[in-house]
Amino acid sequence: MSYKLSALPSGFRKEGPIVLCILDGYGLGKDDPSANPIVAAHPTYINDLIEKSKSAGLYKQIRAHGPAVGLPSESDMGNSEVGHNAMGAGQIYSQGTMLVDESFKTGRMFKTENWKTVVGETASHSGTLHMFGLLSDGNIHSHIGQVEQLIDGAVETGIKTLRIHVLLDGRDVPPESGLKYIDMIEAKLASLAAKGVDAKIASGGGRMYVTMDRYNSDWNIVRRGWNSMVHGIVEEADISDKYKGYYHSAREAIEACRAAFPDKKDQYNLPFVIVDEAGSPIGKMKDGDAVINWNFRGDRAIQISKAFELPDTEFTFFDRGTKPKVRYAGLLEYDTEVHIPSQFLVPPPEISHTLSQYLLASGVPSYAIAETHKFGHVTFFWNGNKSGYIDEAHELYEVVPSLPNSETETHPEMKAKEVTDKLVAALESKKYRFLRVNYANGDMVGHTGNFDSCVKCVQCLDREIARLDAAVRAQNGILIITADHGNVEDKDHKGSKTSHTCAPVLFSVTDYTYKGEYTLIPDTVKPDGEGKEGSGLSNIAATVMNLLGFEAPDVYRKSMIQFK
Ligand SMILES: O=C(O)[C@@H](CO)OP(=O)(O)O
Ligand SMILES: [Mn+2]
Ligand SMILES: [Mn+2]
Repeated sequence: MSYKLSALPSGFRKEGPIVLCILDGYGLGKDDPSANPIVAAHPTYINDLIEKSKSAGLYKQIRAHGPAVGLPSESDMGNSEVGHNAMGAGQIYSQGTMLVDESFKTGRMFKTENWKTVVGETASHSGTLHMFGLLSDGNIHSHIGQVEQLIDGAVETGIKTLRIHVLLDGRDVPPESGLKYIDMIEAKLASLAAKGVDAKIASGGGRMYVTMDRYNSDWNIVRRGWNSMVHGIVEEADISDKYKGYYHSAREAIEACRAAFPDKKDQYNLPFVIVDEAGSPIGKMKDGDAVINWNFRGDRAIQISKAFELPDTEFTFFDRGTKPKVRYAGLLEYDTEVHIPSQFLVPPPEISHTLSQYLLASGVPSYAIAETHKFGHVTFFWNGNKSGYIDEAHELYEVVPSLPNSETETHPEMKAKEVTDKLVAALESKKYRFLRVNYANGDMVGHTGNFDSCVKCVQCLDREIARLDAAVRAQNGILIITADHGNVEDKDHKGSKTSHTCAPVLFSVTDYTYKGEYTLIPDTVKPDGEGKEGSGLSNIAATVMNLLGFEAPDVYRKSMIQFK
């Protein structure tokens, strides 16, 4: 099919450049400086832009969580994957977690060929099934309820030995809630003894230190997970007088880590390996075993999947030691372009008709930038979980290398300045009509839970937006400021709030050639006419198309623009 868009019949067209600025994790919260770091930071430049766009009728609050982004319920907070999918595709797709739930409900999961090969064949020769992933009910990367259903299915299929490798969360759920989920899964595993199944936790660690790296930010993270899960080894660097690394239970290991390093909350829990009375690891992987990654979200599941799947000639990231011959499957397909992993249990949402496909087919040169932590958000997630360019001749994706995760709290400015530098240079090059940027700070610093760092990060964003706005003004362009979900706007002084929120986000248009030709449809009107209150992230794509002078296609959620 052709993705070429038609011009608006009225001939309305802004020559651009249009800059869509996504402030990651910057939600609209309470007007309370003790609970909302944004209010405490008092970002005068951003607030001033908002006030001006409000008085021009070019501002509204939009939805960024729950059904508005393809999640099951109003209590599901937004996240980067679903947010960028919705913004980049102009439509709402049932997201991974819903597709997984559906597959359990219909029983399809256990009838798939991949289930039969990975679990069925392993059961038939009495091999061990290993499962690993994020252990929480955050429902951003995984859900413990789904893990329990996978366990039931495996037992039903005849698995007699099960080993679980757990990643503590503390980022989508409270910072030290890990033991709650450990107790839940231990109870589940213990209940299987009655069925003659030997099921145990075999290793684990915190998600930001073990296994779940993304966008090639730090392969050491993946190596630690590989060594503990596959070889039953905790690396020397993580062992000390205070922390032995090898324990008889997950609870014992986590309590030891907390006692030794009170600052290392669940996200950063050191790796551990569970050993038997004789001190031998109870869950090393061996030839003939099967491995399931129970995470449904792709970004933090791709690198470990490569470690399991790529041959030595292609895997250059760390020494894997002797790689056991295992059958590996992801809960979902994580990269739908490159097809990682090769086996998966639930087909992912088939996201098509993306804004990038339309704009590039319609002659709009495009640019995207972020620092490493968010680079895939404005490229991979934006383009419907597909890596690579849509049209390399007319696009440029730039990345600014991030500092290590562990420095986010002490460097809340992160790489925002460097991101602006490059973006401004791209604007000044006059090569691009549509530019998008993700500033990581609100989200990444928000996840540390540190109130003061959050205030500093907002102050930094304010400075960067001022610089960006000046550059947009100099080009007679349009600056749109929005966010993918909430996070930084809801913190406390105890550091107990580290997760995203269900907050709405801003949508603010600053148009430097504005002559009153249009306004945004006020919030009381329901652009989708489907009983959903107001607009959401999925309405942004059609809005951008209109501003660039194009009619939005019928498959898209409605534009938020109304012409006068
Ligand atoms: O860090 C992440 O993986 C998630 C939270 O689990 O955050 P975001 O969706 O903003 O990327
Ligand atoms: Mn985000
Ligand atoms: Mn986040």
